[in-house]
Amino acid sequence: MQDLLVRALSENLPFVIYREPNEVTRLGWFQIENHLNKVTELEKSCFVFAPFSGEEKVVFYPDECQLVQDDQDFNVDFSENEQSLENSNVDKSFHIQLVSKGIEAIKNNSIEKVVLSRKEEVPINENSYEIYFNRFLKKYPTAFVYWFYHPEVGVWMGATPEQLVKIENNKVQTVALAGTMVASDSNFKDVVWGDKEIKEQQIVTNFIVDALQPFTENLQQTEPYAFKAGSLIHIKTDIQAELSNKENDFKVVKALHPTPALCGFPKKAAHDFIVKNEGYNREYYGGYLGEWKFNNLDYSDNSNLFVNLRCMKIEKSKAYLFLGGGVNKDSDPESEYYETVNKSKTVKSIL
Ligand SMILES: C=C(O[C@@H]1C=C(C(=O)O)C=C[C@H]1O)C(=O)O
Repeated sequence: MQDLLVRALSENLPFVIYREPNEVTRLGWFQIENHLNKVTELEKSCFVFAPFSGEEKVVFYPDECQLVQDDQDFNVDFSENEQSLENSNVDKSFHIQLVSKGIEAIKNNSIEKVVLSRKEEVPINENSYEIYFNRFLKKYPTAFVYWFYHPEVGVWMGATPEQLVKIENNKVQTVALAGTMVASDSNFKDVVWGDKEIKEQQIVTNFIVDALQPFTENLQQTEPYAFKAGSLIHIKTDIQAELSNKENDFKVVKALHPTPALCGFPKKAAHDFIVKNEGYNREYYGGYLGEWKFNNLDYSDNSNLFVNLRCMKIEKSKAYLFLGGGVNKDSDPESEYYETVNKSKTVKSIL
């Protein structure tokens, strides 16, 4: 893996390295040439990197890549990481106004929930990308950790706690993840959630159940439970069902993405609100990524996709963090801002 990485970095060749939750093995796809494949439908086996808009997805095809895996343990130095949590460049008042606007739209009945985000610039060391990636791997063993590069797309890296969908032998598994609290020292499973968090997560669960319904049968779901992601906890419901027809796998992805965990409800109205009001382009934040009809470096019918959050885009010595949270009628704009500050910790603690 290391020699391929060194070569890709020095020759600006596209690659992705990733590690699935609770696994040790890092998998790498190193594209042999530097062309860009973009598709609208997912048909063939690939690694997909889809934007929030869901439209043109970047894909790597296995027959155009060198595929490798690496199981070796490694040490990583955390000593020089000291990013401050509150960055003086952040326009706090813009985010507070944005959330206030969202609450107003909800009170006017045009939307029920909207996920509003901001982009924050943080100075980094241009020579330390690999160190950052290794810190992500060590610090977030239960996350899907990735490092993606394409010369026409840029460098993206993250540690996401959220599955979009896993499809395995006709079984579809997904999660409804929403509601955020900072984990305290006491047992996180005993936390008491507020009405605002319970409602915003229930919207995600209801949406997913409805979205799966036309394509699946025998749907089952767990009770909502507290789930730890780094220093945060979220409410999570596990949902699974059986595909009524194998051909429906991509239809399921289209129906799910973007869920109200990253966009809002109803989908179209929330999406329009985001595009009109956030004031920046999310690009691949809130999109999804992972193996499509491919499993652990082999052709397969199985797919395993994750939502792209707790992530950053890197440009030379700058990292851009993407930080969002769900807003509903009970939201408080200032608390929503501090929720994004808490979410920034996931990435800042490895920089
Ligand atoms: C939007 C983000 O996270 C999502 C929104 C959450 C919330 O609204 O509480 C919680 C988990 C994620 O589904 C993000 O981290 O940027």
